[in-house]
Amino acid sequence: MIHFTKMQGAGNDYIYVDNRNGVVKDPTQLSPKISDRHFGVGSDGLVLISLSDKADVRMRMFNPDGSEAEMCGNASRCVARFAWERFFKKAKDEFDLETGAGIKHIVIHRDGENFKSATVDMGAPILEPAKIPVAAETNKITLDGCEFTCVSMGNPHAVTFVDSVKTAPVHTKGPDYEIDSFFPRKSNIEFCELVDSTHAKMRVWERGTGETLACGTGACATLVACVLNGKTSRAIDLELLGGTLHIEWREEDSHVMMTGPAEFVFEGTFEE
Ligand SMILES: N[C@@H](CCC[C@H](N)C(=O)O)C(=O)O
Repeated sequence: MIHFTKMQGAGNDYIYVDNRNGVVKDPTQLSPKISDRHFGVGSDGLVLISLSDKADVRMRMFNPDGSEAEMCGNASRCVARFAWERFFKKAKDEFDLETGAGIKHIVIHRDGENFKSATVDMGAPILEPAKIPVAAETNKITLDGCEFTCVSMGNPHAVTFVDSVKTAPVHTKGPDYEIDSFFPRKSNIEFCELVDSTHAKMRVWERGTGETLACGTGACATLVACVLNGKTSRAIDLELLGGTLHIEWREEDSHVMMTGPAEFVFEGTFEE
């Protein structure tokens, strides 16, 4: 029996397991089963939390197709809240999180004893085509006549601008774009609608998952694409289907800072 905690950040919901005792042996097999919304608990994937010899806490994130993602922005805030309350007992408000995309520094914002939000230093975006990776000369590509700006936030993203997120071809084109031959490790696909210089909307088709209500790394990649294309300022509120994230791309060190919510939903046990 696996004890789990369901959490969500801007509606991007994952099943979190405290795996300090190694209870989950085969996450690639467990994630599809537990994430199934009809035959399992139901989620956008599985996140394992454990101790780290390099940082204060470690997370590994698995998509519902069983693939492991290098990084997950919304999960990093949820893991931060989980560790802040359950491991550190609110004794420290800043700590380091080991992820598949390196160590991320996190700051918890509180109102007395209550959690308000978390800011994650997501590091600098990767724009070199070979490192994103995208099989092209530059990080700008064209698919079906639409221009995409490719950005890695540890995991690969391709962002395009649309007139309206309501009519964006998330389900009709997302699955094909995700596995396009431009993307040797597949890609997350973001559709961004501009509102003004500090406000945009985005819908995402996630690699290994499908459409989700929010994607933290996708939100960061979207802001980077907005700035690179001269569409917004370096700090925006990005409205996603499940909530709003505040994203800033700092000029001084090129790091992207993501601030947003992290909420507990329920606890349970799952028989493998
Ligand atoms: N929702 C996430 C990203 C999860 C991983 C993604 N599907 C991938 O395979 O890269 C986020 O909040 O960043």
